Amino acid sequence: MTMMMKQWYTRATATMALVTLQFHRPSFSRLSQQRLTMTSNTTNYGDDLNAIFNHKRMLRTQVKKVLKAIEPSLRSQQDHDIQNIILGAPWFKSSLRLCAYISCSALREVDTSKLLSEILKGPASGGKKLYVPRVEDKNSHMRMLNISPIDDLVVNSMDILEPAPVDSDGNAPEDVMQANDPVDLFLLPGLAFDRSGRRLGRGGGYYDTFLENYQDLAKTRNWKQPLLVALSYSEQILEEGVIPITPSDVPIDALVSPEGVIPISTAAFNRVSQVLASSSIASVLQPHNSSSIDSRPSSPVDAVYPFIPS
Ligand SMILES: Nc1nc2c(c(=O)[nH]1)N(C=O)[C@@H](CNc1ccc(C(=O)N[C@@H](CCC(=O)O)C(=O)O)cc1)CN2
Ligand SMILES: Nc1ncnc2c1ncn2[C@@H]1O[C@H](COP(=O)(O)OP(=O)(O)OP(=O)(O)O)[C@@H](O)[C@H]1O
Repeated sequence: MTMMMKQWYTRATATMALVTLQFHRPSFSRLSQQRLTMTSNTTNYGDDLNAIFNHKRMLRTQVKKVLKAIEPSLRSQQDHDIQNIILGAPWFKSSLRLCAYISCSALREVDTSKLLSEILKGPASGGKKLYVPRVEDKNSHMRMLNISPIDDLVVNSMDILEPAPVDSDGNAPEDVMQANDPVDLFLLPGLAFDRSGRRLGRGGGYYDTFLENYQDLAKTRNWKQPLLVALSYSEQILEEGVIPITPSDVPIDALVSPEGVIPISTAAFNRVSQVLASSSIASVLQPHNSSSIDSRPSSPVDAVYPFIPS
């Protein structure tokens, strides 16, 4: 992390005692935010980072409790809705190379099984290529490897399915960092998100490290950057400002929850506006500054929110 950078931080130190997680509450009081100028003589960064990591740890614990409390039938319904929204989206249909996670039900992750099956259909899905994570070590190092048949997978130490380093024919699967063509779309897991693109992962730093490397690679090769889309249960979308971030956290472009697609970045707005132009699917678009998830419109048709670029 460079000391020259200016970055918005949620300063956990002063506010931690005030944090009580409230989901779906319009009156949720926002954590105060403070701009920290990264000059080493004014701020103790080690303490600030520690406070941020502690705050993240506390949020993870709270979100996990909320996830565990969701009725299984409600969770299945959300899994179904989220995947159907993605399967119907032109930005998914038109993606040729995708990186997606293999969901773990015990971790209460949004199910990706239908999406993975669709991607793996081969020519029937437009010849899509799928890369999935493989954890290489505990130092935030994972690779994204190409898989075709689903039975090439093994269970890792975190109880998550992942590709073996060598397949049944003795061949090493293609590493996406060595691929000749760019990835169009990442489907990302996470514990919590907000409408400004913040994402709280499980704390390993695997995705942030990987995404930063992949974005660097795309830049070097003059490729279009991949769209980073996270999958989220409604309960995982928190008020803006609640999720603390550090300069290593890679922001997401869009969120998909059962209520619809929430585009966040300009890239996402551009690709989602293609949805509006070319499709009759009533995908729910919500403004990223919307103050509460409860303010969402009640019908999907009313919900198509016109985006006026500023
Ligand atoms: N499906 C899936 N695959 C993935 C990830 C993911 O989040 N989901 N990863 C994304 O990084 C990487 C693996 N990282 C992981 C990091 C933590 C845990 C985990 O089980 N954490 C426990 C807490 C463990 C502890 O605190 O010691 C948990 O969340 O309950 C799982 C995977 C790569 N593959
Ligand atoms: N106090 C600390 N100071 C510096 N680094 C830390 C501290 N606590 C944790 N880390 C490191 O930060 C990384 C986790 O970062 P972060 O909390 O942003 O992960 P995440 O966004 O939840 O994970 P992912 O990117 O996998 O989704 C790990 O590599 C971890 O070792």
